[in-house]
Amino acid sequence: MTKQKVVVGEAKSGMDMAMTVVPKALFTTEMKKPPLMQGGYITISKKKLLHDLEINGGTRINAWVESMRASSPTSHRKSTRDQTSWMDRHPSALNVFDEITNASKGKQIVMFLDYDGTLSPIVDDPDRAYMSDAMRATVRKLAGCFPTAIVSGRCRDKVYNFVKLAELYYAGSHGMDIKGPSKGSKYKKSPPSVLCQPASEFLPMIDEVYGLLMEKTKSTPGAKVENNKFCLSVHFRCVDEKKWTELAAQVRSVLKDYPKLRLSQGRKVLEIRPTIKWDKGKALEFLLESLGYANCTDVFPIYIGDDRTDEDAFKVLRKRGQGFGILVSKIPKDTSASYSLQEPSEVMEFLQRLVDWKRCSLMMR
Ligand SMILES: O=P(O)(O)OC[C@H]1O[C@H](O[C@H]2O[C@H](CO)[C@@H](O)[C@H](O)[C@H]2O)[C@H](O)[C@@H](O)[C@@H]1O
Repeated sequence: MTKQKVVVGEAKSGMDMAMTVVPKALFTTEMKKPPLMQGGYITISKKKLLHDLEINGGTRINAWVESMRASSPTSHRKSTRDQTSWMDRHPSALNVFDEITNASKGKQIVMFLDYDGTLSPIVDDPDRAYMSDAMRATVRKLAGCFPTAIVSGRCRDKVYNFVKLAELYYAGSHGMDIKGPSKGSKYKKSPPSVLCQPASEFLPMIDEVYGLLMEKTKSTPGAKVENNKFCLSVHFRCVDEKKWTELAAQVRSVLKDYPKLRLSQGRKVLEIRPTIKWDKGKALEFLLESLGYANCTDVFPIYIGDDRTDEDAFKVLRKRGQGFGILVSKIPKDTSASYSLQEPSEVMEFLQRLVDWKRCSLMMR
């Protein structure tokens, strides 16, 4: 197995996020009106950004590339003061562990875990984003204590092949493909069944666009198109920055003919998905409902994720006033999560502490 370069501290810009963050150094005269200053960041309103990044009609490719650049690790040097104030607002879930478990007392914890950047470190080759055996063992123990779901942008089969735990719920394609445990867990004993595929009518379109993007981007060295069944990813992690404009133009030239698809951005990846009102937040709500906790006040969902798309789930938890989100990040980011963890190794430590706490509380009964 080739050793993968693990990526640390990386920003992410979101083309479809409410406020996106662009490093000051990247602010160019392309952006006519001066954006608002917030701490060490420049923020651009959603309206402006959506206008700039609109796929159809008059889109400025430079805006896409600005957004792609904003996810470059070198472009985000935060002052210690920024970091400290961000950590005050989003303390480490490890440091406030007792606070978290106290808040969950008398309630059923339900765990939601993103995959890339949360359970596995970010690496150059998406096909080699393996999780460690230690992480797998910890997630297995976790699923023995609480209902547990993996919620990923990847297609469900692919994320299952990385995680390999049949007792979990899986929500692939950014939550657009949900399936319950295929192996009896104490939370689900019925036979395997596909629970939810709200974008199935888009399958032929996604396949078609996948073929077109493969063809269009093959001249850009390092570009990789990933078929995630109900959505697509165009990776630019291994594309020379000088070629990003070319890649953005290639992607736009395909998407302009597909108004029912939308584009967002993750970690060095352009993500393409149907415009339906479904996201990781909706998947979380669907799973809670499937587990019988739709209108319960005694449920305590914990969602851990690093991706811009995880913000939809963090927002749902804030709105419900139940449980909380934990953002995995080494650097300050706009987030609706309550707490933070720096990297997958800290996620593993947090999950293990939850397992130990649960086992200990069962013994003390
Ligand atoms: O929701 P997630 O499970 O976090 O999936 C989001 C994307 O994750 C993967 O890409 C990211 O991880 C790769 C491997 O570490 C990395 O090479 C890439 O740069 C990252 O963006 C996955 O390959 C994508 O399809 C998902 O959309």
